[in-house]
Amino acid sequence: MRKSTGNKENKKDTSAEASPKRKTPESLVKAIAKKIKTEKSLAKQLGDITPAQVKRIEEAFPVPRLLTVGVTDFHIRKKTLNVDSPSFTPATLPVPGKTTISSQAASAAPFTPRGLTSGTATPNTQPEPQAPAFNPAQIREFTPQAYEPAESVPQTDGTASDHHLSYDPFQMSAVAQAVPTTTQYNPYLEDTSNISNNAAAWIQSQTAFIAPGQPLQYHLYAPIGPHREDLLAYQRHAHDFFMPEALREELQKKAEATFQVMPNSQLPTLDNYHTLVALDTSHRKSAAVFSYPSWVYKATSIKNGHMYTLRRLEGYRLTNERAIRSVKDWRRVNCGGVVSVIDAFTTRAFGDSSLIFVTNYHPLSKTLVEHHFTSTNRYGNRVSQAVPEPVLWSYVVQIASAIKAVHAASLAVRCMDPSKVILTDKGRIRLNACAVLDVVKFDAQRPLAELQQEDFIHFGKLILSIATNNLAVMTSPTLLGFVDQLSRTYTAEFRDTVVWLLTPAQTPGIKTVGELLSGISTHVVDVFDNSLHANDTLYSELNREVENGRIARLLMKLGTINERPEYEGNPQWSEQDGRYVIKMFRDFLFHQVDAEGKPVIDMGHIISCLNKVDAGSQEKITLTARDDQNIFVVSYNEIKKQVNAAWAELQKPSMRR
Ligand SMILES: Nc1ncnc2c1ncn2[C@@H]1O[C@H](COP(=O)(O)OP(=O)(O)OP(=O)(O)O)[C@@H](O)[C@H]1O
Repeated sequence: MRKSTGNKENKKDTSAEASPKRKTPESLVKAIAKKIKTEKSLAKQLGDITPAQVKRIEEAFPVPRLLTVGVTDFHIRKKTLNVDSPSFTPATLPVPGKTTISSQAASAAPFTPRGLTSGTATPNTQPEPQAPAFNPAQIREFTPQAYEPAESVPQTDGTASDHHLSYDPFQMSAVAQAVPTTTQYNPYLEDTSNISNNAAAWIQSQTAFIAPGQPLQYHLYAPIGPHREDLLAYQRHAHDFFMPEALREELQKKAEATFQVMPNSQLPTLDNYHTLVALDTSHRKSAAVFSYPSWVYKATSIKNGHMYTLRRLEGYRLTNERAIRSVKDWRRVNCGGVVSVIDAFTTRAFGDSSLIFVTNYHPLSKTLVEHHFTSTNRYGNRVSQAVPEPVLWSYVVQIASAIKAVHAASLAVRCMDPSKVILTDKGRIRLNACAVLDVVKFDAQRPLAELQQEDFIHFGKLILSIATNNLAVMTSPTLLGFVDQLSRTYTAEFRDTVVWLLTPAQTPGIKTVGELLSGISTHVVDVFDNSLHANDTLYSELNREVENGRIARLLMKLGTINERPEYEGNPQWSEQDGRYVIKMFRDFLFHQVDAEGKPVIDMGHIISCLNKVDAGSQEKITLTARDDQNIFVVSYNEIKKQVNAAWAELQKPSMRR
């Protein structure tokens, strides 16, 4: 705001300065030159003005200063002509002492400048051809054209004039040239008074664009879509500045779940984990998957305070030390589709011999059974609603990617039950409880290749059970009937993929994940694209939150300063000196009232003011004391300085100690 005012003032100054010279012969000559330049496009030839022509001009307009300064000065000073200049009407030109144009002027040769070559015109001894008479009355009204930046012209003091710089403002090299090299330009410097006048002028003059290296306008927000169409360009909703409610709620619920504790919990504290919270949603435990009933807890690590998931296999007795060491191999698997395995140990803390697997904790996750099989049929079995095919393809691609990572680490998933695949986000699944069967079934010592081939069959059964809404698929000896059901709801391609997964490899051949992925490549691309969209959405949400940290920091400073009961034994500290302005700013920020004295609750006002203070904007505001006895007109930048000064004062070590 202030900048624009400053510009107006500058413009005003320039025209005011030019005003007394408008009616002088100098102005007249400049007007003629400008006209000739613009109308005949002969700027390039300005330097070729011959002494004879100079003489004729001198005769027509006997102004000694103009001719002694020379053509260079003449060219520089043409900028004083602007849109405010009066039209050129020589007949009525009221020049003091020279109210009419001399008869010499009427008979002078036409003025045909020929390009600017040097600061002074060199005499030309060549005889001039006879030229037609110069008749100023024939010159049409002077209409200034748009200002075109000319080449840099040397000033009389030898320095280049900034006004004529022709550079691309968006190139750093150009900016570097424009800023004086003697003073290092610091865009984050609050006080620019120590920058040389030239540099300060340069900074202030750059209002039309933001070139690299200039101070950032921190109080401005980049309008990132999608946009509301029913708002005007400058209008914003308060919630435009914050993340959507649904996302905020989800994140807060996850945080709440992470910190949830069970008062009066009977669960024990383990050597390295405390504050156990049961995650199981039912008391019924089957040993179908691991051959042991398993319980899942959230726990806090004593070592680092992070939350982990503990899976306890009840009643497990470790007979072979090597069995539990096999878990180490799972730490190498770093894949977004697999819940990371951290550790495994045995404990008697639960009153039995238990095997504990430590994995990463994903708050509020659900198993695929909990997510899809939400209702029970008349036989009491869980059934699901029909799952859309794109969702199933997404599962296929995610699990294929997880299997690829596991197989690449020379391991096999082994456990791919719908109750052991968790949904950690919308459409985002992870293979859970990996490594458990490696320990529990260690003694069987089955070859890795065989286990990896078996993974494809487990994979096929998992997808088939979700697609057919039937968990019996996992244990049924015959799958043909279930596969036939697929044709009713899903495409042939989906059915063929499931059949491929369920069909054992023909001896001696083997199936690979690469083979599967190339077969379903179009769906891999679809899932990848969806993932990119989700990423973009989150990135744009993140962008909104960037500014919030700055606002919170400023609010913390204001809260620390305002209403401070005393400082260094001075109970008036928070109301003295610059703190008084901060106090009034607090009222301006939060305690605005309307004409009837009712509170004006406008979060946009609060956010905008805080951002302007944080950015140190030069915009000025009027602060009124509560008793209406004092009124201050201060800029946001001055408030910022006061806040920082008070904050620094509070931070310095006590003088009394
Ligand atoms: N790593 C994890 N992070 C967060 N929650 C998890 C994690 N692993 C499992 N859970 C949650 O713990 C609960 C119990 O998981 P579990 O694997 O025991 O499933 P289940 O349905 O109880 O299976 P089962 O009947 O075989 O015990 C589920 O709600 C699951 O979402």
